[in-house]
Amino acid sequence: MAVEEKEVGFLGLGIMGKAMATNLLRNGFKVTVWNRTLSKCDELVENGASIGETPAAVVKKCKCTIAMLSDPSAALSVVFDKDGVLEQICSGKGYIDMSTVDADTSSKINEAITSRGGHFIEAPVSGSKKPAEDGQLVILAAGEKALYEEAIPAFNVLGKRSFYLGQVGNGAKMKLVVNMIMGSMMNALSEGLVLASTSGLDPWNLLDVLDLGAIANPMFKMKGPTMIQNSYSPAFPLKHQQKDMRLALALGDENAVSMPVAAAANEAFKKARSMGLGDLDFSAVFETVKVLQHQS
Ligand SMILES: NC(=O)C1=CN([C@@H]2O[C@H](COP(=O)(O)OP(=O)(O)OC[C@H]3O[C@@H](n4cnc5c(N)ncnc54)[C@H](OP(=O)(O)O)[C@@H]3O)[C@@H](O)[C@H]2O)C=CC1
Ligand SMILES: O=CCCC(=O)O
Repeated sequence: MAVEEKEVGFLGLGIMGKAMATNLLRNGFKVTVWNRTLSKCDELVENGASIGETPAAVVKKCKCTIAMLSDPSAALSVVFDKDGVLEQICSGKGYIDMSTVDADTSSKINEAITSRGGHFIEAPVSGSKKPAEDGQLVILAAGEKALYEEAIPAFNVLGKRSFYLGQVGNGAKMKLVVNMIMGSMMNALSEGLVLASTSGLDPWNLLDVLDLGAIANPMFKMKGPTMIQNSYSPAFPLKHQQKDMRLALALGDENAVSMPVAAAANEAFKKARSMGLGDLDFSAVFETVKVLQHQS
């Protein structure tokens, strides 16, 4: 596997994939890209990337291929469908799925890749569009240790810290736990902003007070101001946050963990999707809290 040779394939050029592949190019990697909507490859090609016509073509060309896809269904399709990864994966080739999926999806992909002699790690990430652009992601890897170690030069470009978490599934679970907490916090902030305004307080003052206390955090600092301004340009699409809440709740079901706060947050994200807000930033869940306030 040649991640250390600075050559890599990249499947999926959405908000995250585009930023990550661009970053690899900027740092001297040769990158061969593929995206379902092929026109999204154009900007990467202008920046020096090559195109693979299919996932299989990318894997055929590259010893190691990274994927950054929307959800379990996309991750499975790119591997198992016609012209997919499985058609060319073989001994000596590595596949790194950085999409946020559940452990079951990751295990299915791992079994298929390794049964053909390939090597697999999952490596979902914490951090959004800006950290992806700046190489400041937090990488939550699990699976074959040797591939993890060979991927470190690429991970050092993409992230500020990588964790190796052991067997396949642990990276997916860690990512879902983190995003479950994040989704609940976003709902708490939304309710706090509505409560502040409705009870006569200045929401900007609330943000200043939060930022000086024990619950100060980068998410409140970054999203609070744009929420007050009703601005939801997508960094992390709401539909993906709802997917992560759904998958985290399923993990809770499997482990008999009661998560009423996360369940309520999931309902708010579902409501937001039903209001047509799925492609906006996940902070647009604030709009559902405002609607509920106006109905009461
Ligand atoms: N945005 C963020 O802040 C973060 C996102 N993530 C996770 O990273 C992953 C990607 O997120 P993001 O870049 O924001 O998402 P986007 O919605 O911007 O991009 C999704 C990508 O998946 C592709 N895709 C969707 N369905 C299929 C399919 N059936 N077959 C092939 N390709 C498909 C899209 O292709 P096409 O262009 O053709 O639609 C696109 O390349 C998700 O799992 C998300 O949860 C993780 C951390 C942060
Ligand atoms: O999955 C998305 C995570 C977004 C973030 O960590 O800021």
